[in-house]
Amino acid sequence: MASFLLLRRSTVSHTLFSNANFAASICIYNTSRQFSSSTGTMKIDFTDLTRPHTWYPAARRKKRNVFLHVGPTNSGKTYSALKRLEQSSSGVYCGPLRLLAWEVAKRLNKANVPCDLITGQEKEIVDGARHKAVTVEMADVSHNYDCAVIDEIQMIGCRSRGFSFTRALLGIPADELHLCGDAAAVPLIQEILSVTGDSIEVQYYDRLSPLVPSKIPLRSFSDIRTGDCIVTFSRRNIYKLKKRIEDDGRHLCSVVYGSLPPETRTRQATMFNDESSEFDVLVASDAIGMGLNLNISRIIFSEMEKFDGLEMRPLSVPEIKQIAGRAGRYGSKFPVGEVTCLDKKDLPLIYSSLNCPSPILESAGLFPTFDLLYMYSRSHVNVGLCQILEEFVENAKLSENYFITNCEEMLKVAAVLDELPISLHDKYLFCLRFLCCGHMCPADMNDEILSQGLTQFAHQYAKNRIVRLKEIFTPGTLKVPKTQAELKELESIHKVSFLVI
Ligand SMILES: Nc1ncnc2c1ncn2[C@@H]1O[C@H](COP(=O)(O)OP(=O)(O)OP(=O)(O)O)[C@@H](O)[C@H]1O
Ligand SMILES: [Mg+2]
Repeated sequence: MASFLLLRRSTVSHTLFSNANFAASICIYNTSRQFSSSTGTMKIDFTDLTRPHTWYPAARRKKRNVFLHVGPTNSGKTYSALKRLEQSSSGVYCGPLRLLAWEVAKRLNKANVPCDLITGQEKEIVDGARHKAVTVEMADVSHNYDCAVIDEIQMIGCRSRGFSFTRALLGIPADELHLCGDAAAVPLIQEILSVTGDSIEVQYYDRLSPLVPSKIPLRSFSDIRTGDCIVTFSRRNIYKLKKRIEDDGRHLCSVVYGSLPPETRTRQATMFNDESSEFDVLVASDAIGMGLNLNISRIIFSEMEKFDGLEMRPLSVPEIKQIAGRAGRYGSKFPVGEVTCLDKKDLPLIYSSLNCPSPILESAGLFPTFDLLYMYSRSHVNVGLCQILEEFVENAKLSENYFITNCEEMLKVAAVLDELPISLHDKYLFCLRFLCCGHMCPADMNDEILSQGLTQFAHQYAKNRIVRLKEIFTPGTLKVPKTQAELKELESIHKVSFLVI
């Protein structure tokens, strides 16, 4: 990355980070009779979030044809949706993982359909492209498309990222909208779309190749073979397992986990997928856990618990199914997938998870747009974003189809930004930008480097409205990490750089 990358106000538009719906949402509210009258003046309750479909007038002007592709992993759901995307004259693919968006952009470009890649961390613009592959937070809800795909739609129920899926679902103005994912999402999606005027068709899929849970755990590391993927959830364990396997001298391991820089993640996954490379074993976190088509023959769970930002918790049934579903992908060199673990006691959980349906989704994530927060803030003079957010969320009224996103981390960021002379809009953008700079590994204000980076960045921005990378890094101070702590530090510094792009 060049050292003179700048952030300008105009660089952020029409995505989750934009206020493109500002005028529109006010207009909708004015016509929806959601006011109460007091002393002759109309009073609007901006904390009333019971009709979020009205926030997206461009999509509401269309009668969208929605196709729900549902079924188990490796059943061709995304494949079918992408076929339609490829045939369309313009379109967007929205996925939950940066690696998935990258896989789709690569596939479309290879099929001579020029396709941009836009994630929270990078932008690769292709000349003449009318298609985009994006991470869902970057979906543009102001742009008309022939066709849109939202992959892994069951993520709509995710506590932290669900709201971005809801926004894409309600907001993308596409003639044809394809939703791919687990059947557990069907009733909720039907309910949510029952008020939009869209048509919905559900298509059910079956697995294309078998996935077999093993009856025994991995006996020893000498049983590791080409095509194995060991799954663990901390950086420490990833490198420990890599070293353990490589010390035997028979295999080299690629590593993929969320806080690795995106280019590195891509390179590691490509090396593993490339049959001519010596890197024939993968050690990965759930950064590989959804939708990806890697050359994996066997998934080996090294643990069945993960830290979710707040606490250690057992993996959920959908998570186990998703991760296990990376083995034996149809069309890969392994026609049958296997799943096992290191610890014998974990076998029953794997077995039962693969054999039971995921729990039906009850509600979808929702978060107020900037427009609503802004209107709400007008009756709270001299109050910062932190307090506005806190009060707004506390007073928010929701229909039973929705829950409000957990914004603990956002409040911490907002509290830092409230000390600075920047506009409410800029604060809101900073908060979202900060939270999105680590997909699947949420940015964390407890990370000292990240929180200091944010503070420094926001200070520079408040002073000059423009930030040069060299103003928040001292050039020449970065070195190759020799310890786990140094590696973590470097990853955090890399994340700070995403605030700049
Ligand atoms: N009809 C088909 N012809 C050729 N290849 C196919 C076909 N359907 C699916 N595939 C291939 O099978 C693999 C799995 O398909 P796909 O990624 O669509 O599964 P999925 O149901 O979306 O799985 P997941 O739930 O894990 O995302 C991919 O490599 C895809 O290209
Ligand atoms: Mg898929």
